[in-house]
This record gives sequence, C-alpha cells and structure tokens, in this order.
Amino acid sequence: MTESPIRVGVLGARGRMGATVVQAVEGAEDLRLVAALDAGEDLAGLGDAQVVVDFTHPDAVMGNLRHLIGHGVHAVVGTTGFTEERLAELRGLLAAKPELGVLIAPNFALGAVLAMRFATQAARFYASAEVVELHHNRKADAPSGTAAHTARMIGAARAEAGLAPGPDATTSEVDGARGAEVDGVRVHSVRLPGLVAHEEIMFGGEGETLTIRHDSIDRSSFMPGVLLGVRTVVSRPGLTVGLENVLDL
Ligand SMILES: NC(=O)C1=CN([C@@H]2O[C@H](COP(=O)(O)OP(=O)(O)OC[C@H]3O[C@@H](n4cnc5c(N)ncnc54)[C@H](O)[C@@H]3O)[C@@H](O)[C@H]2O)C=CC1
Ligand SMILES: O=C(O)C1=N[C@H](C(=O)O)C[C@H](O)C1
Repeated sequence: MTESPIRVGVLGARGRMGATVVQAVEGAEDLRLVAALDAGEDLAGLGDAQVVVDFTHPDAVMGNLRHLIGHGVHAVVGTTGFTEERLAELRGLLAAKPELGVLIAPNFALGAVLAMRFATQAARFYASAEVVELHHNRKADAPSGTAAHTARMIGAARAEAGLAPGPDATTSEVDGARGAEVDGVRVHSVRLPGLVAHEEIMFGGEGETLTIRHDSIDRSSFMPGVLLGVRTVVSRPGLTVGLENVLDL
C-alpha cells in the first residue's frame, strides 16, 4: 500500500525562500502543496495542511507558530530571530501538544550545517575565533541566524574547554569595527548585492590560522534540508533546534 502524500502549507510563499519552497514541494512526489500564503492572508487558508513551512520575517514568525501549534499543525521553520525567550515560549506551548513537532533550523544547507559542526570540533584547539557572515543586501537581520548559532556553538565549546577570551590588544575602536559579540565570539556582517549566503569561521592560534567557509550560491541549496525537515517533523515530537539533530551529526 502506498502512503498518502504529506499535506504541506507554505508561509511567506511570495518571498525569495518561500517561492523556492513552493517549487520544491510541488516537485516532490511524496508531498502535496495545499496552501501557499503570504503577508495579509488569513491563516485559515492553510486548510488541512499537516506541516507548514515558515520563511517569513522575525517579527511575524512567533504569531504564525502560536497559530500552528494551537491548531495542531507541525512546523518547519527557517525564519530567523529566535531568542532563548522565544524558544522557551514554544517549549511551553508544545508541552500541551505532545504529539506535535516543530523544527527550527537557522540554516537548511547541508554544507552550512557541516561547517558549524566542524567549527564546534575545532573551537577548543584555538585561542581565538571570529565569524564573518556575508549576505545579499535585502536581508533584514544582522548578524545572520546562522552566524549567531555558530557563535553560540563555538562559545559553548570554548567554555567547556575552559578557554579564556582570545587575546586582543585593541584599545581604541571606531564603534562596531570589532563586530558584535555573541557568547564571547566576535561576529562581523557584510551586506552586498550579488551575494546569497556565505559564512567564514576563522580560528587563530600559535603560528597558524584555520578558516572554514561555506557558500550558498543559490537558494536551491536549502531545499534538500527543508524537504528532509518536512518528512521528519511529522514523527519527531517536541522542539528541535538545528538540522544537525535531524542529520544525527
Ligand atoms: N534557515 C534557512 O536555511 C534560511 C533562512 N532564511 C530566513 O528566512 C526568512 C525569509 O527570508 P527571505 O525569503 O529571503 O525573505 P523575503 O523578504 O524574500 O520573504 C519573506 C516573505 O514573507 C512574507 N511575510 C511577511 N510576514 C508574513 C506573515 N505574517 N505571513 C505570511 N507571509 C509573511 C513577506 O511578504 C515575504 O514575501 C529570513 O528570516 C531569512 O533570514 C533565508 C534563507 C535560508
Ligand atoms: O536571509 C538569508 O538569506 C539567510 N538567512 C539565514 C540566516 O540568517 O542565517 C540562513 C542563510 O544564511 C540565508
């Protein structure tokens, strides 16, 4: 007996990512697109979607998730802007819906997930680490969700290894020249037309540096991860943050 396709809705369907997800879902035999909504459209239009993919805006995503969880719909979320407070609220909402899954991934590209994992492995061996992320100039948030997630993973690995802050002789600085600090790791954001999504994770130690770089040169790079998320989330209850958990890295 063949299984019926998973019914999928997309929020942010007219955006750069949402439109790409709509195409990817339409091209997958085991998935069926049942709704494609954008800003200003009633969430009732999601109909009988089992899983909703959200690529909207950091200001919109929590409202969408409250609605989805309230209506018993699984969610795969690429939208950025998640803080510990937001994650705690979602865990609270999901506690009342033990069968429901929400997967939030700051980055759905396989290479980006691997780069973060490699960086976490390298972190304890180097005195200093800094992250540079480079994106198209229509991006709303800085630093990128990926860079913030990377910095948090490196920060946790450094703390576990008992590393002191990296040596830095800077005594005078133009505001922002040394980037933003996320969990003790400096993060620098570049915005340029022509770019898609890029990240360099740089480590410095005694007489050497290590650079781990990932480039998404097309938004199709995110689609295998998004589709994997849709297929996985229906049988993965609770809140999962990071595609690395689905890939068992
Ligand atoms: N996790 C990942 O792998 C990736 C995450 N992103 C993130 O996804 C988000 C969207 O990125 P883009 O597609 O480049 O932005 P975009 O601006 O091209 O698209 C966002 C779309 O969402 C719509 N929207 C806004 N509020 C909405 C609401 N309440 N309900 C339904 N639709 C709404 C907008 O009208 C727009 O069409 C950003 O947070 C970005 O950082 C982007 C690429 C990959
Ligand atoms: O806005 C984007 O484009 C991207 N957003 C995500 C992020 O903020 O990390 C993922 C990827 O970098 C593309």
